[in-house]
Amino acid sequence: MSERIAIIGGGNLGTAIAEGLIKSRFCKPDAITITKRNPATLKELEKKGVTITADNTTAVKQSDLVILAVKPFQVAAVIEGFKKQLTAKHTIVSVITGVSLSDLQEMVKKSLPLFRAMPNTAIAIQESITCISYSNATEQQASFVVDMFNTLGKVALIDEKLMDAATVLGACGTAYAMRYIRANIQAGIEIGFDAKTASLIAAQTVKGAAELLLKNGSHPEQEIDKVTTPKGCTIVGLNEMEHRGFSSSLIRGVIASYNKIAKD
Ligand SMILES: NC(=O)C1=CN([C@@H]2O[C@H](COP(=O)(O)OP(=O)(O)OC[C@H]3O[C@@H](n4cnc5c(N)ncnc54)[C@H](OP(=O)(O)O)[C@@H]3O)[C@@H](O)[C@H]2O)C=CC1
Ligand SMILES: O=C(O)[C@@H]1CCC=N1
Repeated sequence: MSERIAIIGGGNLGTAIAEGLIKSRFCKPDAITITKRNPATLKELEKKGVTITADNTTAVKQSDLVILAVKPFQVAAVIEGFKKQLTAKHTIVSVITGVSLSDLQEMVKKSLPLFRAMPNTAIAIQESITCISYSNATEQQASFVVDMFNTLGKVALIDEKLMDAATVLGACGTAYAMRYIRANIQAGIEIGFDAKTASLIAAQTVKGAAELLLKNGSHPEQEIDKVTTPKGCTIVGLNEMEHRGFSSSLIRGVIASYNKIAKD
């Protein structure tokens, strides 16, 4: 493809997107420009052939697809800074939490295809789930953006009103899964493994469990039934976790996170 991509905001997610784009060969590294005020931290991407700069205006001018990956409170000023460079060739993709398509439309003030995409950091290794909604885009423009995120993992097209929920489940979810894995590693060390082996076992076990659901299309409880030998050790462990509020604490955490987005 010949489109040039500008990633405005080369932080945790912006760099993960750049890494994923390079790995997937969706585009050549020299078709990507990534910006931040202090671009010195982007040297690794520069070594791979990506253009790094603090100049949003030139990055936008020289691109067709603009991915906004700054923090929510920064977006209005950032768009204001490059707004004059936006022309009919541009498509805007925002991965910013809590900023709606209509907010973006007000900031951009031009009739351009606008996308909200909610990926997670596994986009760096093409294993994201990216929830997408959009406005003002043709079928061709939409399929270009969807194809791009499909090369970076899986895509769910969703109603925009579910975007905050998608943020919590899909994007924050990476951190929640990591904490679950970390707790397993801590427990694994207590019952005898060195940290490295405990980490391998915990991570591969979670990966295998997720793959069972994705490949079999089954419900978690069906897979649990296959593991819980009657009178065995799994059910004893699971029930103790539930007595201690395992599912309840996860549900409450997800809802607290969701309420935080609504409050901001
Ligand atoms: N991290 C995640 O897993 C996810 C994050 N998001 C959303 O993505 C966005 C980015 O999050 P995250 O990457 O974690 O945040 P970071 O703080 O890591 O990244 C934001 C980046 O924006 C840069 N920046 C700030 N001002 C400007 C500017 N004027 N021009 C260009 N770049 C600028 C900052 O660098 P500098 O200070 O050098 O300018 C920083 O590197 C947020 O809106 C977040 O809600 C969504 C899904 C997942
Ligand atoms: O913590 C945050 O606000 C961002 C949104 C999703 C993941 N990180």
